[in-house]
Amino acid sequence: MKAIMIVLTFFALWLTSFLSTSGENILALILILTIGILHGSNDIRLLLNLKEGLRLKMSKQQYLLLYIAVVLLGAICFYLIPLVTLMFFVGISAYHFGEQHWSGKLKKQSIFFTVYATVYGLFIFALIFYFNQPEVVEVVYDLTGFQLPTAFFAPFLFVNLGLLVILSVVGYQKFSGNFVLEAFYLLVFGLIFSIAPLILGFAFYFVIWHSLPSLYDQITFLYGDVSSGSLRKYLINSLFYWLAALFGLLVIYYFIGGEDSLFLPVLFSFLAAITFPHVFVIEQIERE
Ligand SMILES: CC1=C(/C=C/C(C)=C/C=C/C(C)=C/C=O)C(C)(C)CCC1
Repeated sequence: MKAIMIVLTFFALWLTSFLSTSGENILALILILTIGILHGSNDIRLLLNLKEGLRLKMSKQQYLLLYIAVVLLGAICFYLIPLVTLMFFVGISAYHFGEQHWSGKLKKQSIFFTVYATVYGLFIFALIFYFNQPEVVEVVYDLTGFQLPTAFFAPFLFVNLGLLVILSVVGYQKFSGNFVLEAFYLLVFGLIFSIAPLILGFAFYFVIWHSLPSLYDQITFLYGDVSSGSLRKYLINSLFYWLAALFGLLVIYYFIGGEDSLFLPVLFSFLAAITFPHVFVIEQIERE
């Protein structure tokens, strides 16, 4: 799987050398709105499939209402306390990316796992931010009104790198992964983020390194294997939620007047709102 992901990453990077800036933006959007959103479109079914002990005693409709309530709550928080919500969003996204990457390679359900996964994810974000500073400053400003100082980026990167190295050394016996390979993946990520513009670099990581493996895990969890049959079932089951999410994004974009400069902030705040419940769902299935 990882070998396929490396090949896909280099193929994607090669492809971008033929694209104009708008072509790159369109490719990023297509990736995020198709595979990216899809990997969160089956959350209700995942919740319904949890084992008795982990499941809340709720019907599909109740789950759906709760899910929508959490999304709305996230959106309201973003509106009322944007900077705090953004930091929270980056924090739980970091954990979520790290959890996906390290599950199976590091013993779960321990504080060490939670801390390590979060620091790993923060390091990935620090790499994205470091190589795209002007764009990140702009998006953060549009989202929160806060002017991120450029002096933030290098320390954020090196503090997280330092923590990652220290934690890897301290917890060495807990890992079953190969650190040389892990360092190589990080180099590849750094390469992507330094070559591709912000939205495309993020899209490559989010889709190839997070959404595709997560889809694989979810399909295995739901149907026992990954085959054309189980993939078809997954797609049919997620179609409604996927279309609803896209429709929601379109409506929001329409209401803010379809302004180009607001597209990235809207896209990221939309991603944030739907990420909050999704992280909780995946955490539950990982427990199982
Ligand atoms: C890249 C980026 C940001 C963070 C994006 C995040 C945190 C995305 C997380 C997505 C997830 C976890 C999706 C669900 O699976 C900011 C801070 C908005 C600033 C601009 C660049």
